[in-house]
Amino acid sequence: MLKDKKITIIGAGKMGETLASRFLSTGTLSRDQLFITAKHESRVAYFDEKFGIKGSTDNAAAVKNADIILLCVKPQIAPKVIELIRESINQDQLVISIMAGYTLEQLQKALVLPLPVIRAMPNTPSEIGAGMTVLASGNQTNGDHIAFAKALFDTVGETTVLDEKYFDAVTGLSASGPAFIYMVIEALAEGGVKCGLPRDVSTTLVTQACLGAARMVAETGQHPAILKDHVTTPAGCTIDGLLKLEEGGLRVTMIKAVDEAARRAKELGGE
Ligand SMILES: NC(=O)C1=CN([C@@H]2O[C@H](COP(=O)(O)OP(=O)(O)OC[C@H]3O[C@@H](n4cnc5c(N)ncnc54)[C@H](O)[C@@H]3O)[C@@H](O)[C@H]2O)C=CC1
Ligand SMILES: O=C(O)[C@@H]1CCC=N1
Repeated sequence: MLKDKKITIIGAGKMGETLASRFLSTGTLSRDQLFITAKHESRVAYFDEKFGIKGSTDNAAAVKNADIILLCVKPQIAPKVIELIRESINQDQLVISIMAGYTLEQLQKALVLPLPVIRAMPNTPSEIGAGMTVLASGNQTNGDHIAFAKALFDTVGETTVLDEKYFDAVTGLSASGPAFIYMVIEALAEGGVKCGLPRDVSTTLVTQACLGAARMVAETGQHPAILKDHVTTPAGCTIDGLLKLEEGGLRVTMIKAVDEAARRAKELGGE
């Protein structure tokens, strides 16, 4: 489906690199189908050296021959960057934005011409094909546009389509979420170290516990509370650990973390 499609990544930072490297490593796209832009020449040179992907600091020129334009700059500079490229884009092209908080309406207004636009919210585990991407499409898109976006993001993990009204929540949970989990993994590993485990062993054990627990939720379909109960032997040790988590307000803290990240995501679009 993506054969012969040319894709320009505008703003090849952390996420742009994550996506580009996975598109290449899965054979979804060849390096000749990709083009990137960056603020600095050094970043353009880095992409050429590491991936053989050509690029430029000239955003307007970079979008001209693209079939799909993937906007990966920060939402705070979206108006400036879109102003630079909008006159070089036409209705045969598809614009996909991964910017947090920047709505389809804002994107459509900034582009001025009624162009097909899609919002995508991926996350960093995309690097290893374990990502989650949520898609929402604007009113100028057709089935082909959505199929292109899905084909592209299917290569970096799971993909689902949702109403755009959920996007700030999706951002706070699915896009920011890996950072929250890394902190949990780091903290639990410290717990193992506190109990005398070598750090590498501790990190391996907690990583496998997280992978196993996540797979149990995904594959058994059971509620996490039921699965937690199965671990918790009456008068055993787990309940003592759970008591400490409750005392520390783990659940309240986690809920507030997602809520706060979602609030900030919404704010980002207006800066
Ligand atoms: N990092 C993440 O986990 C996720 C990030 N996003 C979104 O992806 C976007 C990028 O985020 P990151 O990659 O984390 O940030 P980043 O700061 O690593 O990447 C942004 C890139 O844009 C470049 N840039 C700045 N001005 C430019 C210009 N005028 N022309 C071309 N390039 C320019 C910067 O040099 C930088 O390399 C943001 O909109 C963010 O909301 C979405 C989902 C997950
Ligand atoms: O922290 C951020 O703003 C970006 C968007 C979601 C994940 N990372």
